[in-house]
Amino acid sequence: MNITSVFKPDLFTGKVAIVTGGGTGIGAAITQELAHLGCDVVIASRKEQRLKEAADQMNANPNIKGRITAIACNIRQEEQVKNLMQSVVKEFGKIDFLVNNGGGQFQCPAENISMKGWSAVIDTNLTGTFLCCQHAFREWMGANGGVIINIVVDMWRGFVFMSHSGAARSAVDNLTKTLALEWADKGIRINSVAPGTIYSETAAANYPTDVFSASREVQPTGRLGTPEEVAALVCFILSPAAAFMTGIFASTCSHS
Ligand SMILES: CCCCCCC/C=C/C(=O)SCCNC(=O)CCNC(=O)[C@H](O)C(C)(C)COP(=O)(O)OP(=O)(O)OC[C@H]1O[C@@H](n2cnc3c(N)ncnc32)[C@H](O)[C@@H]1OP(=O)(O)O
Ligand SMILES: NC(=O)C1=CN([C@@H]2O[C@H](COP(=O)(O)OP(=O)(O)OC[C@H]3O[C@@H](n4cnc5c(N)ncnc54)[C@H](OP(=O)(O)O)[C@@H]3O)[C@@H](O)[C@H]2O)C=CC1
Repeated sequence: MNITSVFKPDLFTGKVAIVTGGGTGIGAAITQELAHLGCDVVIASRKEQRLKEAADQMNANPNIKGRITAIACNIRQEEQVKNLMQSVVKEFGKIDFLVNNGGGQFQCPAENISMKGWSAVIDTNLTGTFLCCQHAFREWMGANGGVIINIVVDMWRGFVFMSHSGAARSAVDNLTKTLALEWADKGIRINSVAPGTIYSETAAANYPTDVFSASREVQPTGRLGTPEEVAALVCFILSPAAAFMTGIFASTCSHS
């Protein structure tokens, strides 16, 4: 993966971040950029072996200054989320940043979505994000402050064949705004970020091949985005350059 940092090299030295879904796609790019800027990063998701291999691979990159650690966690399971936050505080002493990137959905016309499928998507993207925010607050940020970014999708004009995810992500954006107000006096900033359509091998594996090429046509840029471009926006919002920014929705691209 190429690293095209626009920030000064030691911006996040001494900081500790948790990136859910940090072993693949956009999450891996965020993790690498943070570690490149000196941050220690804990990546967390369900598939432990793939997660550990990703951490090993990223730690072998000589451009990385922070340490990357893998902790298995299904964000749908409250006990696992609690364990993640407690383990990070025990091992690293704090949680400066939380990037709720883990998530996804499947394509299906609304009338055909099964109850189990609906619940899986809502539990992952909405409840999982809520649990991570809540337990990061309880274990560290409520007393010490921090910065949270919730990765959503560009769902403002609907999310065709992904109604479950559109509804969940829209709810996450509103949750973000509420938590920004509730937690501002605790020194916590929280914003949501929607990637434009971003190609990665793992993302593409979940969709028919024409979904990404069709999406290219409606991008104002005329091309798909890269995981690194999302990582740059995330790092900006985590950085002191965005110290006055909270409760905001930001996107790397908008469909035309
Ligand atoms: C112009 C717009 C263009 C948009 C372009 C694309 C934009 C891309 C956006 C992205 O988000 S890319 C990221 C892609 N990555 C992922 O989506 C990965 C994560 N996704 C998942 O893990 C699953 O989709 C999940 C459902 C969110 C996770 O649930 P779980 O691990 O519990 O899954 P399963 O056990 O596999 O399924 C549970 C349940 O869900 C139903 N279901 C799952 N897949 C489908 C499907 N393809 N079609 C219909 N229904 C599905 C089903 O009821 C499953 O239960 P069972 O039937 O298996 O018992
Ligand atoms: N690519 C794109 O065009 C866009 C992506 N997004 C969003 O960006 C985020 C990253 O997607 P992207 O990198 O593209 O795709 P990936 O499929 O590579 O990433 C999804 C990640 O989420 C993790 N994950 C899924 N479910 C859970 C769970 N229950 N608990 C913990 N981790 C979980 C997966 O790991 P594991 O399987 O090990 O749990 C995986 O690492 C997702 O939320 C996605 O919906 C939004 C808009 C557009």
